[in-house]
Amino acid sequence: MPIKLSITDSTFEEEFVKLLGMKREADADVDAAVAEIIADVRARGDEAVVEYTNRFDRLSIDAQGMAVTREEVDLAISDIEPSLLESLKTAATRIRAYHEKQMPTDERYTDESGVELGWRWRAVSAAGLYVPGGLASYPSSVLMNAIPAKVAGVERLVMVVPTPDNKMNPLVLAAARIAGVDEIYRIGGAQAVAALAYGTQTIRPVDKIVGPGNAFVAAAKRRVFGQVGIDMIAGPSEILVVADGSNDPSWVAADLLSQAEHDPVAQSILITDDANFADAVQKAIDVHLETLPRAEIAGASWRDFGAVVLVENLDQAPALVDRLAPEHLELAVDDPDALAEKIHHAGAIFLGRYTPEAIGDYVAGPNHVLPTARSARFSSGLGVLDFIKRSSLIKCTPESLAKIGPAAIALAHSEGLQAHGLSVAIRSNRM
Ligand SMILES: NC(=O)c1ccc[n+]([C@@H]2O[C@H](COP(=O)([O-])OP(=O)(O)OC[C@H]3O[C@@H](n4cnc5c(N)ncnc54)[C@H](O)[C@@H]3O)[C@@H](O)[C@H]2O)c1
Ligand SMILES: N[C@H](CO)Cc1c[nH]c[nH+]1
Ligand SMILES: [Zn+2]
Repeated sequence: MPIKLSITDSTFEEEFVKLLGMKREADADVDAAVAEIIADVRARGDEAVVEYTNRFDRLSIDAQGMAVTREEVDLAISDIEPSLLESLKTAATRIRAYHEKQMPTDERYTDESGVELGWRWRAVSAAGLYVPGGLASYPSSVLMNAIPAKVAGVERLVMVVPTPDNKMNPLVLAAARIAGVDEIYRIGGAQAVAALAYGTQTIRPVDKIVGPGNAFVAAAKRRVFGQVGIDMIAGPSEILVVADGSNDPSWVAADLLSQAEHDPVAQSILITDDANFADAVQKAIDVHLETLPRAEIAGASWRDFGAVVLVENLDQAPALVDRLAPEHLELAVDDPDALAEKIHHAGAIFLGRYTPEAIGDYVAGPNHVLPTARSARFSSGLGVLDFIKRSSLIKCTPESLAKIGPAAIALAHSEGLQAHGLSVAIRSNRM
């Protein structure tokens, strides 16, 4: 059974802190294994990537077999039911439209001293897109990774996706084609992240690696950061539902299970002010689990990492939500906007009883690659900004340099950096 907490219990704070500290991610063993894999890929390149891929995903490929060919993609697409392809295209269109609105503009202005200042945005040259493929493979995650990169203007999109037991979801390849991915490799885990970061004989390195994955992927991304950029740590999925007693318990139960079914270490939490409603949700979860094909995973996740938090009234919810900083937050209340105003930390907020988190996973438009494990306190969901960077622009004239230069010279001297001072003074003196 999931943890049950009541804000009126004397042990609440202690129990809540335990909930915050629940470890669902990379432990020391995972990190040590990942460090070894990365070092091996750096040393041996393709040979190591192929070895790990064959071992973990039960394949028997060689270096050439890592790449998914154009013909394979054509063949996969030709087999897909047209209406499914249409759904994928609908999702792609909506995701693209949303991300196009995120594109920031360049700025240029002249300040009161006559100095021209500004900034401009440029895309990274090559992006590595990690698409999970272990427990399930997600065509939607291909779109969520690739479309913002394309909108940002990234020239080379390299996708990696593991294919355990050589099973590749054709829709994953269709999504890659629709989104404009340039290269696809059937590799995953830490070895794929290392290959993207350091390059191998077959795979050219990229500048930034994005996308969700399991504990091995998350640990590898942390380790290669610096060699390449990374987006965030998007680990096992999470959902936090804040619901009053006027909801249909069976809807809320389905929402909690929607993320629990991703992974036995996913986390679903309900905050409510109605104890009877909480019991009804638990009953509805049991009923849903009888029919869901992934009941084993969802049931384990709810049992081991689920939680129900009972508050006296929903005004107490925002402070708890902020401490949990969930990946997904559903506000199933009468005035979700008012409640959302009081909350600062959540990857994505789903407002109202008719906005299930699952709509955001597929077709709403915003990105479903979101910060987990409380990292929504300091990071955001994947978007166009992850694929571009800003260069500052500074342009002085003789007059404006003479105006602001003396302060620079004084500061340079105070830091003992005479050449700095000289490079400003030498120009000012010529005026
Ligand atoms: N936060 C998000 O935005 C988001 C989005 C989609 C999915 N997810 C999460 O991504 C995760 C996907 O995980 P997954 O496992 O299905 O796929 P995955 O592709 O992340 O991991 C599979 C790979 O893990 C590696 N691996 C497995 N066991 C290993 C071992 N013992 N030693 C070394 N490497 C090993 C293998 O290389 C394998 O190919 C889930 O937790 C899901 O909830 C998160
Ligand atoms: N909910 C996941 C992000 O945590 C993304 C996803 C993909 N497919 C379905 N859901
Ligand atoms: Zn999901």
